[in-house]
Amino acid sequence: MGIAERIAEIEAEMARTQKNKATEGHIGLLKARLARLRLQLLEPPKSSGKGEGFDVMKSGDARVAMIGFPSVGKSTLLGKVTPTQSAAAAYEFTTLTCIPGKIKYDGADIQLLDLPGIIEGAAQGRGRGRQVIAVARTADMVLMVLDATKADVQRAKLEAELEAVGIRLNRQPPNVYFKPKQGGGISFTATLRLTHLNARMAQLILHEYKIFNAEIIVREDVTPDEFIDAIVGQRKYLKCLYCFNKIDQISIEEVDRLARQPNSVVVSCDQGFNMDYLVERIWKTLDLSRIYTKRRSEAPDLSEAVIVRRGATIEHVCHRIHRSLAEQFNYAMIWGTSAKHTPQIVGLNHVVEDEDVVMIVKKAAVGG
Ligand SMILES: Nc1nc2c(ncn2[C@@H]2O[C@H](COP(=O)(O)OP(=O)(O)OP(=O)(O)O)[C@@H](O)[C@H]2O)c(=O)[nH]1
Ligand SMILES: [K+]
Ligand SMILES: [Mg+2]
Repeated sequence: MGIAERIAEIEAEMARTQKNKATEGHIGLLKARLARLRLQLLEPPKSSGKGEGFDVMKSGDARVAMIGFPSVGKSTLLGKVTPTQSAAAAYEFTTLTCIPGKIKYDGADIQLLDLPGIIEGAAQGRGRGRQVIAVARTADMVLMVLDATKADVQRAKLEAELEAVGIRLNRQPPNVYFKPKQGGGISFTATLRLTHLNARMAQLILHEYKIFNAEIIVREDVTPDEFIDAIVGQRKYLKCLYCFNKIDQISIEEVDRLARQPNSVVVSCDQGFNMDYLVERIWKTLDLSRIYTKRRSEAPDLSEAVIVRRGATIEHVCHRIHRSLAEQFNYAMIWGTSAKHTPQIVGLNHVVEDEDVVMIVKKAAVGG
């Protein structure tokens, strides 16, 4: 019998079995078997093993990847915050591929990816671990979904898995200038007093990586690990929001403790509790700005926004609207928090802020 048939058989038996105290143990066993078989389904074919991502097109203004252990409620979550339904069930490895959904947030489109659960050893290729992690690398942000009843353990394990493949959560790239050279040995300078690293340690680390000629300027009090990140490169720095689900299962004190941790939000997807706040926190974590445009003597169009990164200028906004708009630009009028008084007349260098309304005035066309 093939795996698919054995899965179908167990599912049928689970459906037949009445749920009560007496059958609890038996159902538990069936679930465990089902999970083991589904994990086998997930196992990449022996031949490939390259760990390429799932083939899902990027779309919208930002991409958020849900990472979590099996059965923490990722698919349930997708179904609550997007119109897309992804199968959710009480056994592990229900989801076997990448399922994209779209969150609409005041004119912004955020792509939310539901993914198979990952387990310890994912980084070494257990289950679809590598593929899932490859998708996470393409995202603007990780939504780490955790079962609130096992929150700390799950979080530590997942962080270790992501760390092992060079993903750094909620951290900035170390401020270290590193330039390999053809000769001349190692030139090591620090612009401040270092408390975790010295020139000798740096040299040992560099030799470990077979680097014998390089110019290095350290501009921050880095740890040896951060120094390694800087010289190895290839690190992916991602924002992460920790989402503690199933808070209907824990005490109010524990909910309170989890909610107070940095970059964290507590929810119950089953009960639909805190879902709007979750979406708001995803938006805040992405750190983007919605810029609404308006025409002269018309109300701004709030259903469509131009989405730009924090620190973007009117010039960036112009480029997002039309390739040649910046060339035809005369001035802009701006309403919102970035304006000193409203409306304020500004140029291309003006830095916009979330929810600003902009009216762009073009130069008068010459000879027409
Ligand atoms: N008590 C409780 N159960 C929940 C909650 N959210 C989801 N569940 C249940 O948890 C089980 C797993 O949910 P899924 O959405 O399938 O979880 P998943 O993370 O997508 O699982 P995989 O795809 O197998 O990795 C289902 O039985 C859900 O009904 C919640 O807030 N509270
Ligand atoms: K599940
Ligand atoms: Mg799922």
